[in-house]
Amino acid sequence: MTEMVRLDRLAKRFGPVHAVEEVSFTVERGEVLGFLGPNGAGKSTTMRMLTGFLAPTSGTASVLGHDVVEDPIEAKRRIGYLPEGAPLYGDMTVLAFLRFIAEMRGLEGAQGRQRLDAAIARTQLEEVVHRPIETLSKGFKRRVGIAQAIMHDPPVLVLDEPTDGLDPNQKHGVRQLIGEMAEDKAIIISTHILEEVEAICTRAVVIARGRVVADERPDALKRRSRYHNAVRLTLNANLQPVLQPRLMALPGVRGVETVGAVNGVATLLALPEPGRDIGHPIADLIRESGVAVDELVVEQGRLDDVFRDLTMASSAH
Ligand SMILES: Nc1ncnc2c1ncn2[C@@H]1O[C@H](COP(=O)(O)OP(=O)(O)OP(=O)(O)O)[C@@H](O)[C@H]1O
Repeated sequence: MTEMVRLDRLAKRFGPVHAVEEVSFTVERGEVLGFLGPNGAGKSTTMRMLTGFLAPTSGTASVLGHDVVEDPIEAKRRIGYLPEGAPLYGDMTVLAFLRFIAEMRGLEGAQGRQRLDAAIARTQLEEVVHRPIETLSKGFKRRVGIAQAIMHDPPVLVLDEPTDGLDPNQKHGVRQLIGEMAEDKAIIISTHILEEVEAICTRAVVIARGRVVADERPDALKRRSRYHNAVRLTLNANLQPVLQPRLMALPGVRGVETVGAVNGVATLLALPEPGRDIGHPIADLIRESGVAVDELVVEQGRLDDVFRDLTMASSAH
């Protein structure tokens, strides 16, 4: 494992506002780190400090060992940044804009052309290179933003809400691109879209009120959910009164919720006591009782539920 990014007790105050209180984490090569938190938690401020756009009040950030304050040019060489909303020069064509970025990065001659072509190919912008940026769809504009971030082939990418405002197909395209680039880079994406974390992140760092409240793999985070190992059953609503009391009487079952009853079909959710496996006992009960159940699913857990618990708990302080 190669450590690519290190944040050590990074903090930022704007006058009386403690935007970031204390954030520490490291990111290794190959990781896609989802940086999560409610609005105003300090995600953008943290990313702006890491990318050298904002000076920290205290603490340090470094990229492949280069401190972003002490050694800003070397740190910036190793980082590509897609700012929130990806501001672009709208009246320039895609090609003119990306050429300008390549020049700014000091990429010239054959190497410059090769990097330009690679960035365009990677983000699949070939068909729109001669169009003014302002005439593009949001999905294409975002890809132009990503193309400028990867122009110098940086080992670290910082993407602030890369799929925000995109339609489902565009979201899918951008996520796929991030996944493809992840292998030899360290990628940090901020998002409040939890399905995104499940889809592409290998790790999730959750912040609330400027502090890290969780740093785990997404599946581990999901296991903290009260719905982890819950059993969802759908059956004819007439059979609910037969099955429900028996479910509630099973050892390990903490409670049974009715999720819905639509068109004569009831959906029940049996919740386990912490650490209990109730899937097998419930399957046995159904077999023995002979009650016809249409579907039985053991839930993995729900990130939205965990996210709410983590971020609400800390805002109560
Ligand atoms: N330049 C600034 N001056 C004063 N306060 C600021 C400034 N930038 C951010 N803040 C405040 O710092 C806090 C953290 O903001 P930040 O934009 O980092 O949050 P965020 O987690 O990125 O939120 P969002 O999800 O809404 O983008 C907020 O309370 C915000 O109002």
